[in-house]
Amino acid sequence: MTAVKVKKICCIGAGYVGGPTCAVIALKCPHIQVTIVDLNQTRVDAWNSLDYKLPIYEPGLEDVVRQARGRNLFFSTDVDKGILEADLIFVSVNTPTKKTGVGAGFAADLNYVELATRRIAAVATSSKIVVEKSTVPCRTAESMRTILEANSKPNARFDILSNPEFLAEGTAIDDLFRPDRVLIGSLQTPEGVDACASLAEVYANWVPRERILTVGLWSSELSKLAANAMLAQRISSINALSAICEATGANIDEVAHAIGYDSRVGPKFLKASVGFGGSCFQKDILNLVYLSESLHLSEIAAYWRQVVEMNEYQKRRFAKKVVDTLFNTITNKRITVLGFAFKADTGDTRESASISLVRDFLSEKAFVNIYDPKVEEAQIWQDLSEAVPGTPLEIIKKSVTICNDALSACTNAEAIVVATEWKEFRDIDWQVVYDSMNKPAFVFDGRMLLDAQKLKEIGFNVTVVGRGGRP
Ligand SMILES: NC(=O)C1=CN([C@@H]2O[C@H](COP(=O)(O)OP(=O)(O)OC[C@H]3O[C@@H](n4cnc5c(N)ncnc54)[C@H](O)[C@@H]3O)[C@@H](O)[C@H]2O)C=CC1
Ligand SMILES: O=C(O)[C@H]1O[C@H](OP(=O)(O)OP(=O)(O)OC[C@H]2O[C@@H](n3ccc(=O)[nH]c3=O)[C@H](O)[C@@H]2O)[C@H](O)[C@@H](O)[C@@H]1O
Repeated sequence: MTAVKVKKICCIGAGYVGGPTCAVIALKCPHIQVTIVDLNQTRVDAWNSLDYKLPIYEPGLEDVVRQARGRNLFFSTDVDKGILEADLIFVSVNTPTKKTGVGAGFAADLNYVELATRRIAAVATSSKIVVEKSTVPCRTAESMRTILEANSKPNARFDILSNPEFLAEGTAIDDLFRPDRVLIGSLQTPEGVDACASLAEVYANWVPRERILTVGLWSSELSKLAANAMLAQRISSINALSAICEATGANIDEVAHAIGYDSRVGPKFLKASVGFGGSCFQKDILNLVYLSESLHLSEIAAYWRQVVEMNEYQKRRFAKKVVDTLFNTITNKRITVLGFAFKADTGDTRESASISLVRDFLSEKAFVNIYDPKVEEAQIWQDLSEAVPGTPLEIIKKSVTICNDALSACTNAEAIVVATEWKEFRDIDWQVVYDSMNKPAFVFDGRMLLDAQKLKEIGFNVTVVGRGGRP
């Protein structure tokens, strides 16, 4: 056996991962035809839009799509054609947390992965390398192989690889251009090793060989869950320390700097915040919790669950701090929330801490103004109606105003909460903001973004996450 040279790639799922990942493959490998397919017509239309109004905001993405689209990069809803033509197929569909049934609230919903796998088996008439790109529980590749083998047509053989994605939103294009590593898991059979070599060859067009790690299938699947769990654990650890800082007068920035100087710890990912968000950290940890429970490792499950519980605590603690500081009531007061995305440089709001904050403020009967530079208004309404179940959107709209700019969002407010670290919030004319607010004017910086000293000099009452009130 020798490794197949990949000529045509199909990616099933044109979302935050499939879109940018395969657009970059197309850019870097002009000799490979890349077709990204999705069942969602609106999404595909947006990827194909003449004015490049792409379905996701990601710095640098438009430029990549402009260069490759129509050359060797195509977006389509014709899933079957994409499968038929490809030698290698990425499965990059969503794997959300299950909402009902066995494992509800913890386990990954693998329905989309299974449907895509069944479609590949039903349509393929020749051999394919099938690559798990979605984040999945350990040993999912085995279920995929069973489904493919049980339903395959004559002449169609399948090799399954695991190739988890480590990009972070907001820096996806940079992460894809210069990944810390590319991980490929395969069975250690001659066919598995060949398939692994075929995919490695694709990445080697721009990723240095020493950064392409090849491991066993199950290690690869577990490494993805483990990487996210350990990253999230760092944030929960620093956020746990931020509470101690606030109570003692220590400064979390200084503490993080001091710890991070130890080369064994390292300085990255130690920024205290109002709580982590995003579509994956919570989902993947809960997935790990479920996996541990199903392996009868209840202590391990409890250990990882605590990372998520600490995050929930941090979000609640921050909202409570706002209420406590505003003389124990925010009823009928106007609170401005700056930032609704789960981090800067993305329009994604999945699991954003802002959603929990606004929900808590509404439960205290406050009025809330929201401004975010990238999040669509419709998305905010959808998130809020899901966050406050049982309350009709019309009622929510009586208490919430979505604003077009930061300045108007802050006018007549009692307090401002910085929930996302958008750089433009730092550059606001804070004197003008102060003049437009009710007094005393409060700022709660949940991202350590602002120049607190300058704000205090203007007259603001400033609270920063992880900074103590005691001298
Ligand atoms: N969002 C992120 O930054 C990262 C996500 N991941 C993982 O990647 C996977 C995908 O995540 P996202 O791209 O964020 O999800 P997404 O929800 O943005 O995109 C998934 C897409 O798959 C499509 N789809 C679902 N079933 C399909 C089918 N049978 N045929 C064709 N299209 C189908 C959906 O219509 C949707 O457009 C998840 O497992 C996630 O955990 C991994 C690393 C980073
Ligand atoms: O599997 C995934 O989906 C991805 O999840 C994260 O990426 P992402 O969620 O896009 O963004 P991060 O930069 O990790 O930020 C996650 C959350 O943690 C918060 N955060 C991050 C770092 C930090 O020091 N402090 C902190 O509060 C961010 O504000 C954000 O709310 C991982 O960083 C990626 O490697 C992974 O591929």
